[in-house]
Amino acid sequence: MTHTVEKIGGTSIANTDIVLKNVFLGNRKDKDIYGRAFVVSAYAGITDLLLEHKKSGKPGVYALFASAESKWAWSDALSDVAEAMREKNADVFGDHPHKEIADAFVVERIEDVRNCLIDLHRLCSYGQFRLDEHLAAVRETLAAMGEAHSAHNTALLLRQQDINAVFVDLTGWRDERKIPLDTRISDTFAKIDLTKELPIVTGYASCEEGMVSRFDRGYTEVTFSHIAAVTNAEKAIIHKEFHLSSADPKLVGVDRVRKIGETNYDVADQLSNMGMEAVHPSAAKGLRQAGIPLWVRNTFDPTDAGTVIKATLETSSPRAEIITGLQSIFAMEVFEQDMVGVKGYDAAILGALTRHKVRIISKSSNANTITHYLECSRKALKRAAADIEAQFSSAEITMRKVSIVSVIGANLDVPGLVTRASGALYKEDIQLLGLNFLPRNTDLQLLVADEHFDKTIVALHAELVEKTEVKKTDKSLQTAA
Ligand SMILES: Nc1ncnc2c1ncn2[C@@H]1O[C@H](COP(=O)(O)OP(=O)(O)O)[C@@H](O)[C@H]1O
Ligand SMILES: N[C@@H](CC(=O)OP(=O)(O)O)C(=O)O
Repeated sequence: MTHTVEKIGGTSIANTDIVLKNVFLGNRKDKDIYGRAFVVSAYAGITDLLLEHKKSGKPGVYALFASAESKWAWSDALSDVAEAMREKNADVFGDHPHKEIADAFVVERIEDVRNCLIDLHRLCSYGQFRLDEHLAAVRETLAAMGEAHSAHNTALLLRQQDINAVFVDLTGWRDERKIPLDTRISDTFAKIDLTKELPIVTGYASCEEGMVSRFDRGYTEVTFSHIAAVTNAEKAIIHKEFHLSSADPKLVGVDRVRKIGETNYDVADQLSNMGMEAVHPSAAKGLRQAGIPLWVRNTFDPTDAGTVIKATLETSSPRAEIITGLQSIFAMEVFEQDMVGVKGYDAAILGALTRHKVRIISKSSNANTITHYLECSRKALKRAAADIEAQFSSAEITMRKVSIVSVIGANLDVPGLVTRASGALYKEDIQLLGLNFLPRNTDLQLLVADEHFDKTIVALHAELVEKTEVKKTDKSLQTAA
């Protein structure tokens, strides 16, 4: 029997009624309910409370535990998480007896973690044990609770509908084995009969290097892609808050953006590089290598098949598909008059950036200047710059905060693209600080000041996407609504 592996994001899974109606049930009856494995994220906002807020950086339990400032603030924050989880349980189960089971599950996991953290705190007060050596494990343990909670609840909820849903806990809770991710997945799935059971799997999966350490936030998609590859799924499906769109619907407007419809992994890679929450980079890579098509569907629009991302795309007429970008990145310019004609500068700069774990988004160079566009903390940037200065004493290094906006498409061979893009910015009084366009024709990158980020996306979308008519024969870029 063929099966699908499907991921439900935090915003979608938090809308319990909709997700039940549109994703789990739909018009399915009896055996059609099965043949699917679901991987779920924590309810929206819960991981932010457990670790730190994804956007604002507001400290959660982890960040409070890691900072020495207020000794027990983390414990109060953990109680707040328990409260938020119980509130969610009340919202999901009302006064159904399952509410008690769900609350008991929360109490057990939270108190287990609290005891473990108290012990660790005590141990480290002796001096021989260093807290910072254990912080990565603390971060993993806390993150895991979010997905355990939502997966456990979802399985309970489906059982109320007479569906044989099973809670599949990949978090490694009370499991002393240290095994690779794929082994954990294959061992677990060997015991599941997909024809009769509907697995609801935790999006957090225990693995050797740590899910959050290795893949960072959004790790659920990595678990999902590994499950799809290991179990040889026919399709992988991500259920999201919006269709995969020509720009962020929240920024440009739901009625102005278009659904992508069909694209390839080349485009998905560019999106991931821009940090767009569309698809986790490691997830896209795993699925592409396994030859599994990835569908991105809108939870709130169940009759629409969504967007398919394939390894290859046969016909693609030239057009801009997506406008996206990254705000507050750093442009690091290394200027050195003696660089002309001399090799080795580039390799040395790269070495320093790698040593200080700085993420490179893009780069450009000329005879005597190499500029890297970087995503990192100011601290890491300063260390990398000092490292480069130590190697090239006469180099001038300048750093400034900028935004990068990228026009992405499988085939960007659009006549006058650069003129139209820069013209659109000129009309809006947006100064263009830099431009990068490679012969590969998949993305055009524009550098602007941070305060012009939103305005740039809106202007480029209006000029390059909204003004382009979509041919009836083109499956992609239809209006999302
Ligand atoms: N091109 C785009 N298409 C769709 N959503 C986008 C796009 N760019 C940014 N987003 C944003 O990505 C966010 C994450 O959405 P989603 O993945 O559904 O959340 P989650 O997986 O956490 O439930 C949305 O709130 C949306 O504003
Ligand atoms: N809940 C985790 C993992 C995740 O993948 O979430 P989402 O699918 O909602 O982006 C996070 O917030 O990072």
